[in-house]
Amino acid sequence: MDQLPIIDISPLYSDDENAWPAVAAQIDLACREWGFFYIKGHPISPQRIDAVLDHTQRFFALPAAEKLKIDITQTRHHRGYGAIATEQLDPSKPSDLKETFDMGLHLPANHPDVLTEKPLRGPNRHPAQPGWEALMEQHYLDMQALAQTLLRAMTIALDIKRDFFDSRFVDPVSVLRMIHYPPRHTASSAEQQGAGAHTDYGCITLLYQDSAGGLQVKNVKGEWIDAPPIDGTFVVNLGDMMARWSNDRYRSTPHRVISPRGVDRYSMPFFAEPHPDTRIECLPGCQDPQHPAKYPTTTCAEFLLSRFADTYAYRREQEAV
Ligand SMILES: O=C(O)CCC(=O)C(=O)O
Ligand SMILES: [Fe+2]
Repeated sequence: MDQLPIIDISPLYSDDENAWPAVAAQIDLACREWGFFYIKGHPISPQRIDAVLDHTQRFFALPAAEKLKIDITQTRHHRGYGAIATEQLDPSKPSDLKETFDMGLHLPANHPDVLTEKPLRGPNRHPAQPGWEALMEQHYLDMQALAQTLLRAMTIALDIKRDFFDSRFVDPVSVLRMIHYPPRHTASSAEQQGAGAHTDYGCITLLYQDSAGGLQVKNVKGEWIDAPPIDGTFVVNLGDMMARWSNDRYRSTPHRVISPRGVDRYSMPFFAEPHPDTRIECLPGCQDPQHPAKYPTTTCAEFLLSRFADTYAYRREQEAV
């Protein structure tokens, strides 16, 4: 148990549905044993990744005042730039040594969810960088489609309808995030991690990481093992909402980022989440008389908001007013 599985998902893109179950079985096993795996054979091109990464690096290189024009702490719907130490993923450690950009499904100002100030709903706040907005909006949609392909494969092992997740991931509250981890220069900053140990909140996360390394995953024995960069792959992991939805058939596994010394690190997680009103109640394929549902029903929005409040001091203050 010291190496994460690597799953070739290209058969999921074949028209021959007979090719799917073998991949679905590998995904199901990885979700049960690890809650973490790599995928290769996905349709996101290396050119796309290069373009997104190039924009990301140029954005984070801007002066702070420029980036803070889209300060995430000034929004109620969690979009824009998060300066270093905005997040504290591990409450026993100092705040995270990273800066972030978050975007979601773009809803115009006159959309009913925006007019009624539904949490997590709103327009994106993009930097003025030419070419950024069109590229990132397209990338968001393509990552959402990839996540739904994996979810569709999961329905095979879960023995639920093929469109079970598709019908719940309409107008999702998924988040595409870019992260810059500055280098860790001194021994004194060793305590301050790039990203403190945490589990993800939502359903399924698809992570691109550059070549710097530093991601670590806790295995079932409680040991931290490296999840090194592998060209052309995404690291996929499940979050707390999926663990709960699946009655703990699937694992939401702790992970962290140790910032490398002397180099910058860039990563791009896509957190795939359903429509905010989706009822998160034990999946039909995950309960039987021997394994009754363990958790009360909640909704996607209710669950995510309670987890956000744990991580962001500014959100706790907003909730309090
Ligand atoms: O940057 C990484 O490699 C991981 C980031 C992460 O775990 C997160 O943002 O939830
Ligand atoms: Fe994470």
